[in-house]
Amino acid sequence: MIRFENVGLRYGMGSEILRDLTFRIEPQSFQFLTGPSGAGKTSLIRLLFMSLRPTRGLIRVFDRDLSVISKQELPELRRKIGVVFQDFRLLDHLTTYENVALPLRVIGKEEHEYRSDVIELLKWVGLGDRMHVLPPVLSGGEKQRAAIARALITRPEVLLADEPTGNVDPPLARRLLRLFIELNKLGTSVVIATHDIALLEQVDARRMVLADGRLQIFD
Ligand SMILES: Nc1ncnc2c1ncn2[C@@H]1O[C@H](COP(=O)(O)OP(=O)(O)OP(=O)(O)O)[C@@H](O)[C@H]1O
Repeated sequence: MIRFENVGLRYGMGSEILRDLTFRIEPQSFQFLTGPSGAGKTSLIRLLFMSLRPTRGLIRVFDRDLSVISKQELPELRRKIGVVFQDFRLLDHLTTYENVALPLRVIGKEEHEYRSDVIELLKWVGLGDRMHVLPPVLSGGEKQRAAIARALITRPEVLLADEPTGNVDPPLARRLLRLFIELNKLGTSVVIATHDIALLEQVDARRMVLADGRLQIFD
């Protein structure tokens, strides 16, 4: 589904922050991406989302070689990927409900087709009573949950989540983890970048550990 071979990444003229990364994200798999702060987790998530290009090596996404994918083709490929960024990236002029519904509107769905799904998912993430407010009045944890709901609403083939439980308390983190596990059971491959040890301990999943630019995988 996604394949990296000898991938390296450097920013500008600096030294490589990711070196010789070789791994696959298999269909329907579940993995944590972990490692110390600054190890390159966010950079790796951006490579997986194709918002950053590697400085060397091969990346294949959905059987396509990233180096020959044009900018015009990217939006269509990215639609198969749900992503939760650390900074949420919600649109401040749209309500929580509208933010979550946006990926469906973009692909041409009508409101009557998705309304109940959006409401159900918002209730699941505990935002049933925050649906009609704008992101600036949401707390950090509420914004995070809205970003998660937006990433999940299209049932993507791959979900990438960067510290998705960083702003919520432990019971809610467990609930969100259950949501990711359910999504995985329905067929989505899940990659969760986290330093939250408590979260890691709750699932017996593959661990991808970044340190000193290198990746070690524990299946
Ligand atoms: N746009 C950028 N330009 C230059 N250097 C960058 C850029 N983004 C990240 N870096 C550097 O690359 C390294 C890896 O950063 P990254 O954010 O990927 O790590 P991380 O593991 O996600 O960290 P954290 O857990 O603290 O979020 C860091 O040394 C960081 O300073």
